[in-house]
Order: sequence, then structure tokens, then C-alpha cells
Amino acid sequence: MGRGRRRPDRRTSPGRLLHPDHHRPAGTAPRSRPVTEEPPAIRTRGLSKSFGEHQAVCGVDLTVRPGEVFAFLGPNGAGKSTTISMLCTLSRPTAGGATVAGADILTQPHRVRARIGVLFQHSALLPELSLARNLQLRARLHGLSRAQARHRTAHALRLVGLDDRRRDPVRTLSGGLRRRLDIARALLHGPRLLFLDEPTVGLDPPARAELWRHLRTLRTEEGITVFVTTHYLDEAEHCDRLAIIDHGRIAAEDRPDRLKAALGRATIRLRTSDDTKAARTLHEAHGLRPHADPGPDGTLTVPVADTASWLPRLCATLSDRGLQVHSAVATSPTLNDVFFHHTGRHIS
Ligand SMILES: Nc1ncnc2c1ncn2[C@@H]1O[C@H](COP(=O)(O)OP(=O)(O)OP(=O)(O)O)[C@@H](O)[C@H]1O
Repeated sequence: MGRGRRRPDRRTSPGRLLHPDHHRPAGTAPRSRPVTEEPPAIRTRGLSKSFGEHQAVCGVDLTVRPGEVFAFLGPNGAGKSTTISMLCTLSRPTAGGATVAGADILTQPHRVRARIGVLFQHSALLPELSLARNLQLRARLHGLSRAQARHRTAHALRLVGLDDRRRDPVRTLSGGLRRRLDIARALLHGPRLLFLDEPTVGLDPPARAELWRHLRTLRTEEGITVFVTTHYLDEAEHCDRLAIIDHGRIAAEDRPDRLKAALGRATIRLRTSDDTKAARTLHEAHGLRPHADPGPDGTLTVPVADTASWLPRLCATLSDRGLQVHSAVATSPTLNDVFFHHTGRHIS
């Protein structure tokens, strides 16, 4: 079909700005969209990937709702990058499938790519060119006119708070600012869904916090769905929902507060003179089920109904049996506890 006769893609037409609310006045709230009326931003069914004998991703079922910030939390080697590369159509599943931004990753990969923005760990910016030039070149590669490229560049730089640096060479940016520019670059073609693979690796805490502030702005002001992989618990804590992936399988999926509440119990972490004996003693004396955390600095985690009454009882019981308690820390459930509960180990 000739170029002039092709029907413009409703979502990727260069004449359209970043989202359906683009003509709303700056500073006003985005149009509310009832979650139930919209199809999921991502839905996977039995998504799997094997490398030879090794199953990197095993039957992942996942639903990400439009407009939410969704964290994919897991330790190194859990299968996060492999999952994201299948969702972005960079690699094919060996079983199962998914729809992403309303398109099928197996049968409509070109549509998926047109509707998503992707940020991998390696930046593709040209260091000697200015911020604006980098983005304009990218926008032109997306097929936009000069005027559209300028317009989208200005908008994307504003979104990530870099408009005042637009004329500076990229090489003058700190790591955190470069990551923000990477985000702006991924937004140029107006995606409704942004994938970020470990976007804060190598950044110091203030730069991480600032990057997250901008990611949340994308959600609240632009309605963009954000799917982010991380192994930082504090980052997952501030997402709308998260999935824990371990050994290629989804171990849990929910809102952070619900995942913590579902544990239902506080814990007491003990360091004792003999954790194995202490675990057995507490089980025999009180019917408790302590978990020994492996490793040289391991602790004994004891789930209890409430820490205030149990802490003195545990210490008294252990002391009666000749065990020394070197330290005892009472805590309410954290995401680390949630991760431990579902995977049997702590995330490092
Ligand atoms: N191309 C490949 N060939 C063989 N094995 C692979 C390949 N890519 C990934 N794997 C393996 O699949 C598993 C999942 O890897 P993946 O990179 O998805 O994990 P990850 O959770 O993203 O970890 P990281 O945080 O370290 O990037 C690992 O055991 C990894 O070694």
C-alpha cells in the first residue's frame, strides 16, 4: 500500500502528542480513566523462555493495569531482563504469550514496538551532541517532521526536568541526569507504556530519588504505565503494585501494603550463640517456627503475633536453656520479609 494511502496508526501518528490528554492545560489533572473499562497494559499467560535446558522464565502470568507504576522485583538471575525482552519483542518466548499495549507480542510485534518506550541499562546517547540535538535526531528517526521533532523534544525535556540544560553537551551530565535524558528519549514517539530495566543501577541515593520522582510524574501527569525492574526494595515499596520473581517464577503479586499485611505477623530477629539450637528450643517451648537465615551474618527470624509480649518470653526461654542472645530486633513486616516469605531467602 502506498504511503499516502496508509491509514495513520491512531496511537503513533506524528500529529498526535504524547497522550490523549495532551491538549489539557498544563498543571491540570489528567483525564480520569476508569481502570475497569480499559484493557490491561500488559497481560501475560504462561510466558516462558528456556535457554537449552535452562528455564529462565517459567509460566509467568501477570497483569499490569493501565496507568500504574509496576515493579518487577527479583535478585540477579531471577529472569527479569529475559521477561522484559520478551515483552518488548526483542526475544521470542519458548512457550506462552502476552499482549502489550493492546497488541500481541507474537503476531503483532511491530505494533507493540510502536506503542512502548524502552530503557535498557546501556545508554545510547551521543556525548558530544547537546541534549536537544540527541532527542531531535531520535525523533527524526521515528519519522517525525523537524517541527514535530522540536516540539516533542521540548515536551520530553520538560517532563524529565532537563529543559534548562537543553543546549549542553550530553557529556556534561551526571549519571542521574543521563538516565533522565534516556527516559525523555524513550518517550519521543508518544508511548503509553514505558519499560525500564534496572534504571537506577549505579546512581547515588539522591539521584535515585530524583529519577523516581520523575517516573511518578509520568504516571500522574501523563497517565503513562511504567513497568520497572529492580532489586531495590525501597524502590518497589513506592510502586502501585509489584510482582516478586524468583528462579523465573512469579512468587507473589499485589500492592506493597497488601503483601506486607498478608504476612499478618510481626517478627523478632535474633542473633544467638547457637541459632540451630535456639530454633529447636523455640519450636519445642512455644510452637514457633523460626527461619534460620543462611550466611555468615545470618539471623534467626521468628514470626510472632506481637513483638511486645514475645520479645521478653523468647529471651527468657533461650536464657533458661543456656543460650546467649547477642541481639534482638523486633520489626513489623517489610518487603524484605515478604520476599523471604515467598522465596525462602532475602534479596541482597
Ligand atoms: N542468552 C542467554 N543464554 C543463556 N542463559 C541466559 C541468557 N540470558 C539469560 N540467561 C540466564 O537466564 C537466567 C535469567 O537471567 P536474566 O538476565 O533474565 O535475570 P535478571 O533477573 O534480569 O538478572 P540481572 O538482575 O542480573 O540482570 C539467568 O540464569 C541467566 O544466566
